[in-house]
Amino acid sequence: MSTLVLGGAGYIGSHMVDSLRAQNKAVVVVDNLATGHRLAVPEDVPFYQVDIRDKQALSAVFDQEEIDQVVHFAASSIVPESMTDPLKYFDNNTAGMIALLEVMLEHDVKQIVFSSTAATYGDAKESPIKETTPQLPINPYGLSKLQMEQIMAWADKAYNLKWVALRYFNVAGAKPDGSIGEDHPTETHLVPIILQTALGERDAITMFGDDYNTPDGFNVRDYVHVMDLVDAHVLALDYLAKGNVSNQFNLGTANGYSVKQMVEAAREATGMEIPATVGPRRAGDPDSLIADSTKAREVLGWTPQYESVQEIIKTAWTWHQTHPEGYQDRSKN
Ligand SMILES: NC(=O)c1ccc[n+]([C@@H]2O[C@H](COP(=O)([O-])OP(=O)(O)OC[C@H]3O[C@@H](n4cnc5c(N)ncnc54)[C@H](O)[C@@H]3O)[C@@H](O)[C@H]2O)c1
Ligand SMILES: O=c1ccn([C@@H]2O[C@H](COP(=O)(O)OP(=O)(O)O[C@H]3O[C@H](CO)[C@H](O)[C@H](O)[C@H]3O)[C@@H](O)[C@H]2O)c(=O)[nH]1
Repeated sequence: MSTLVLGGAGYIGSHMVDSLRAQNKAVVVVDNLATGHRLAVPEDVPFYQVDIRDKQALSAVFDQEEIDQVVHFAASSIVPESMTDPLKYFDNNTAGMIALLEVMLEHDVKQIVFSSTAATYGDAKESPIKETTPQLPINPYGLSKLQMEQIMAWADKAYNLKWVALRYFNVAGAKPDGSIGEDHPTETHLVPIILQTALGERDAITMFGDDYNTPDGFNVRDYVHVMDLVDAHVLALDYLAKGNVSNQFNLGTANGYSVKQMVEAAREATGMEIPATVGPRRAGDPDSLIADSTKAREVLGWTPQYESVQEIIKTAWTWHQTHPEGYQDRSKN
């Protein structure tokens, strides 16, 4: 039996595929290459360029392959874009989940691990954020992910579909050997933008807003290493395979870093100057998002290895230095 990785050509999905293969597990990838890269998936992994909303094409993959579990990374995930084009998010994310679950249930596949997000909590009233903290998203991206969680919960009640929602905080870093990493066609994420600036590909990093309700006025986030993150997915697949109930887990380090602190950490980690300027706030950004991941540690047995942002940034730096132009297959997207 194989694990189907939806969005396996993307940043996090490609690290998941790599991890499953390292454990000699059979993997199948579906990706429409909207933001992913064919070169991020090894040639010997079955790969289908399919949009998950195309039920006929997705169904054909389930007919062709023997799938028992699904890991669902395939989504649109840029917070500012969701503010200006919300319907894209409700279509690709929310409607994509409905199409996917219909196809899974038609094929009697009833276990799914899902990429949820800290963005479902919005401007949370408590910190660190627990799984029980109210989910009150303040941008369409976060709302679409909350809707996806809720759709799975009803599918569990009605059809006995078992799901784990992993609510990631800010994912960063790369496989330490630098062979795979983060390469989005339009980069909006902080760490790659800082490192592209360090490489001289950008003149300066603009820090969005210095008037947030945080100690230094800059936005605070909890940065978790992509390798630790995929470990949690492997544990979640085992958790479901053992017949456990549906569940949700926050994945972060419980350490908050402001944008300014991240720039300073990157200067230390890379030894580069990294010019930075202060610009206006970006729409849809909460002040601070810090995770309490005690539940993932206790229930899944998750033990993240990377506690320091400098270590996280160093692995991303290896990727960016060895792949200054990313996967170099952008013309195929
Ligand atoms: N990067 C983060 O910090 C972060 C934080 C929280 C949650 N997440 C979630 O994790 C997941 C992966 O994020 P990422 O940073 O790797 O993003 P990514 O854009 O690199 O990966 C998403 C992949 O899904 C594919 N895809 C998108 N829509 C699809 C569709 N309709 N059909 C088939 N394939 C489709 C894309 O081509 C891409 O390869 C997303 O669901 C995102 O919302 C990411
Ligand atoms: O050029 C930049 C880019 C980002 N930022 C700031 O850096 C922080 C992190 O921004 P990212 O765009 O890297 O990440 P987001 O926090 O917006 O969102 C990420 O984490 C969220 C959960 O916290 C979501 O799940 C989402 O998918 C994922 O992209 C924010 O305070 C942002 O304002 C800057 O100051 N300058």
